[in-house]
Amino acid sequence: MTTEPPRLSVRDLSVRFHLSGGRTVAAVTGVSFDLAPGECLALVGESGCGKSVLASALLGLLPGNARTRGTALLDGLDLLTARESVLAGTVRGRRIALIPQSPASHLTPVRTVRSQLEETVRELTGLRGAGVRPAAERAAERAAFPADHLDRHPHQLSGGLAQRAATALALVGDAPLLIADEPTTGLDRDLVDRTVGELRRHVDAGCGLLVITHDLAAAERVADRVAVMYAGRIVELAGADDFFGAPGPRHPYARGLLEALPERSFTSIPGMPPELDALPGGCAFAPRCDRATDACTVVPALTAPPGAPGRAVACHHAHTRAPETADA
Ligand SMILES: Nc1ncnc2c1ncn2[C@@H]1O[C@H](COP(=O)(O)OP(=O)(O)OP(=O)(O)O)[C@@H](O)[C@H]1O
Repeated sequence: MTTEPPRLSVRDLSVRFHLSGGRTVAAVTGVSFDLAPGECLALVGESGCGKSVLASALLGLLPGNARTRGTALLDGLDLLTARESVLAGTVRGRRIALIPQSPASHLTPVRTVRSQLEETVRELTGLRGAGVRPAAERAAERAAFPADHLDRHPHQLSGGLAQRAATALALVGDAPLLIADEPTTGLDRDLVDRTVGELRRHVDAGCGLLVITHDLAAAERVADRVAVMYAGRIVELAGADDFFGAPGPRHPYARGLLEALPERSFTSIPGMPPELDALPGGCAFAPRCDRATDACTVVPALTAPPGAPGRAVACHHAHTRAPETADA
């Protein structure tokens, strides 16, 4: 893990979607975290908990019915209040690159990978003429996209190669911050391994990486720190070694997510997450939690538990011991 000052510093970020009929979706609530150069933070949680909305907020890609609050400073620039011309001209692709959730739909179907890479090189680097082709080929190489497939169209690529093509496009601008949204979804184990290895190489080369995933096994392989989201809030932030090893997660939801893995006890968490337009008062996990008491009618703050440096948990009844010895 790195000790450099954060590259991205998010404080109290909330996103609300205003729907017709006066309904409001609380997609992200009070999220705070830092990300340093050369560090990977994995943002994990069940589908619909707000992970992708958080990424869209950082990229200035929220739809018109969204309202944000808080700050998200990228090397001093507040991404939440920056003008669209600044985000489009200096941030997206240049200072933050997105490896998208569905690479196939991110690629233009009627053009070869080479032509899309070359266009991105011209747009993001200003290179012209003879320098464009080798720059596109270098980006492909860095994403382990095979040179002999560069003249193919997206429909001629496997899922894994489409993923690499999208990664190559993301790498063209040499952005110091990468956001990878579900980079391993739909890939077989072998490709998950390769994708994770490639992402980690970028981190080790100094990139900050925010990986959004519900694949905890992939998160374990790539992340330095883990942030667990539930119903739009971060409920636990921990170093990956502490989280996946001993003492393990402290929040009952985070612990349940880990225990649901086939290689652990393979026990799913009972119940369903709440609808984000009808959140219960108090702790949103309480209806599914076997530790819930009257105290949980008050939303718990994300605070550092005693004796656990580098960790923050939002629970009135956080676990304190290793999973093997934890009290019921
Ligand atoms: N434009 C929108 N208008 C209203 N609600 C939205 C909009 N976009 C997203 N949401 C809602 O925001 C919530 C969070 O969605 P988000 O896509 O961030 O979840 P996620 O954790 O990334 O899940 P997944 O892994 O399935 O993508 C969901 O309840 C979703 O329905």
